[in-house]
Amino acid sequence: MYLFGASGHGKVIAEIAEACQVKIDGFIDADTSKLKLLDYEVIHQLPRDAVEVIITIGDNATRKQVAIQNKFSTYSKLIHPSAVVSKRVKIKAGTVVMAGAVINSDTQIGAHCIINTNASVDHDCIIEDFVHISPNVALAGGVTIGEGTHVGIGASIIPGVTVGKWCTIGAGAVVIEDIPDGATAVGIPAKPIKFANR
Ligand SMILES: CC(=O)SCCNC(=O)CCNC(=O)[C@H](O)C(C)(C)COP(=O)(O)OP(=O)(O)OC[C@H]1O[C@@H](n2cnc3c(N)ncnc32)[C@H](O)[C@@H]1OP(=O)(O)O
Repeated sequence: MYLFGASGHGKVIAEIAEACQVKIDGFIDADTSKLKLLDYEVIHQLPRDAVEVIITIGDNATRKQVAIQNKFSTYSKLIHPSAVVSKRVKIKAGTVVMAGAVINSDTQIGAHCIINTNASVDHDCIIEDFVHISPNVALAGGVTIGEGTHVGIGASIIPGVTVGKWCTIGAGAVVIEDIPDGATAVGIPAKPIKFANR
């Protein structure tokens, strides 16, 4: 497996692959000053034999751009052995579930998502493509997170709330009502402070 993105996030994903005993062929990164990360070589072009790739880029929009540009690769998914994932959860290709995460029954996770360390995603949630659920986030039952949204570290979202597409939820926020597309929302209770159009 190749890891696309020689970053700190890439290091964490490499160690998940190691924990899963998945062979790492190396990192791919456009930055030619990067030659090695952890014990692995960094190459600067997608090799012809790159049959299995995970995009190890933390920024959701950049991850999507890379996924679109390299659509002929086969994307893998990785789930840390310490994560607890219900057998009734569906997870699409390219997604990584990190150490200690818990994902409960009938939740759906899209493609190229990050379910970060110790995140808790409860039953019947819908997590669309290119979402990042940061460390120690708690999503209650029936929460929907729209494409490309980043839920910041330690945020909590109460049952049934829908967060729109390409939102940012601030670190430590408590979300108690729906958040519209493109909003950055912070605080307790979380309120939008700005909007971006993508
Ligand atoms: C393993 C890993 O590292 S995973 C990565 C996890 N990363 C995160 O969780 C990052 C989350 N990011 C944040 O919380 C950021 O502060 C953001 C995205 C919400 C806002 O960032 P910016 O757009 O740069 O906004 P900025 O810093 O200018 O703050 C704007 C206002 O919101 C306030 N604010 C920013 N973040 C928060 C927050 N989390 N909670 C409450 N208020 C906040 C600021 O104090 C500021 O208030 P003011 O206008 O009264 O001075």
